[in-house]
Amino acid sequence: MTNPAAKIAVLGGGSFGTVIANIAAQNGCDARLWMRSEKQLEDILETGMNSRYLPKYELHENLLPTNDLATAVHDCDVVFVAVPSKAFRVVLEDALKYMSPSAGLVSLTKGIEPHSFHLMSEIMREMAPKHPIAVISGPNLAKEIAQGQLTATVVASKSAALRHQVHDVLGSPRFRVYANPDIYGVELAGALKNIYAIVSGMAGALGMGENTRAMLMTRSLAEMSRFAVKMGANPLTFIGLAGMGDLIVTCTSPLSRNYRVGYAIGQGYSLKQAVKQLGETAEGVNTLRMVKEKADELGIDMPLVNGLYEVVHNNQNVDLIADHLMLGERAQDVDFMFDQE
Ligand SMILES: NC(=O)c1ccc[n+]([C@@H]2O[C@H](COP(=O)([O-])OP(=O)(O)OC[C@H]3O[C@@H](n4cnc5c(N)ncnc54)[C@H](O)[C@@H]3O)[C@@H](O)[C@H]2O)c1
Ligand SMILES: O=P(O)(O)OC[C@H](O)CO
Repeated sequence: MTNPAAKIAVLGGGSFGTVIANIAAQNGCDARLWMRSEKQLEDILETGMNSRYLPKYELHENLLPTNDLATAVHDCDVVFVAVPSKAFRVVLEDALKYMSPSAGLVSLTKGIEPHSFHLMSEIMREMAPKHPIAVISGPNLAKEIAQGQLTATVVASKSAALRHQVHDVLGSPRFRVYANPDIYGVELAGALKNIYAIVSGMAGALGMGENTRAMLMTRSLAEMSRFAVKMGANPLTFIGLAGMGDLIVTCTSPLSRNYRVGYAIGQGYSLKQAVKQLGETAEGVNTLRMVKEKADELGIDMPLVNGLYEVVHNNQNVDLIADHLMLGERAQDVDFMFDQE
């Protein structure tokens, strides 16, 4: 299955970028990991580990860490991008200067671009219209992948050749790659679930019961699917790994950074304090703002988003989320995943 000749690069030396680059290296690829921080590069070259993000996780000898973008992407068959959504466009713009025109581009990022409401596939399509593109999303906590826990992910692309290439580069007995042609749905699911992980973290901090947490996750899925349908995604994607799978892991695991932000707010910290003490990317904070704006614009009923927004951005008491969910006025209270007209 593995293609030992594949040359790949991963842009972004955080936890997910590191683990994905290392899987490719373990699979025999010529893998490069680009990071902007010189200090981090020195640490990796010295210790063979990316200790800031994944302490004790040994990097394979096939993996070349670098902070030279041209060296990283030169002659690559596939370039994976794993920087936060706010940096995606600028990093891609630089990388394209040095990439082979036929290289596949794959986003690992789960977020929405501020202001434009573009998902990463839309940015890639706009900036690199001739390159085959794909996105990867699913229940993929980097720290668990690093521990060798059995994990599945989803690659979505219109290009069957790129889906197969990604499967060859990343698939292994511990990391299963499933395919889905619904690019927009797969990446929208990955971005939206981060919002609900924040709510779930708050529920955890407040000691809410399992009935409550089951209700929260299920109504989160309904709310995500309702939004997705209005945005043109396939709602069936939301009951697969990239939707329900990722929602479950991010809403239940303290390894999720979005969950941890919610937990800290539930303990009484401000959003600013919660994000600062995390020190890593929690995409849900910005995604919340953008989805709230879009839902208001399109008239989509999203009680959890509305309640969380008031708590996080308008300093309202956390009880307001429960009020929105339990007492909010609805045209009808139906237990459907999305409107069935
Ligand atoms: N960590 C996970 O478990 C995981 C799993 C799946 C997807 N993701 C997604 O992957 C993306 C990256 O997350 P992560 O967990 O690796 O984040 P992280 O916080 O661990 O690391 C982010 C990395 O991006 C770098 N970076 C930030 N701005 C940059 C810029 N302008 N130029 C160059 N580098 C820049 C940082 O220095 C850091 O190395 C996010 O969208 C996240 O949602 C993360
Ligand atoms: O740590 P989080 O909250 O960014 O979640 C990581 C992954 O998206 C889980 O699939």
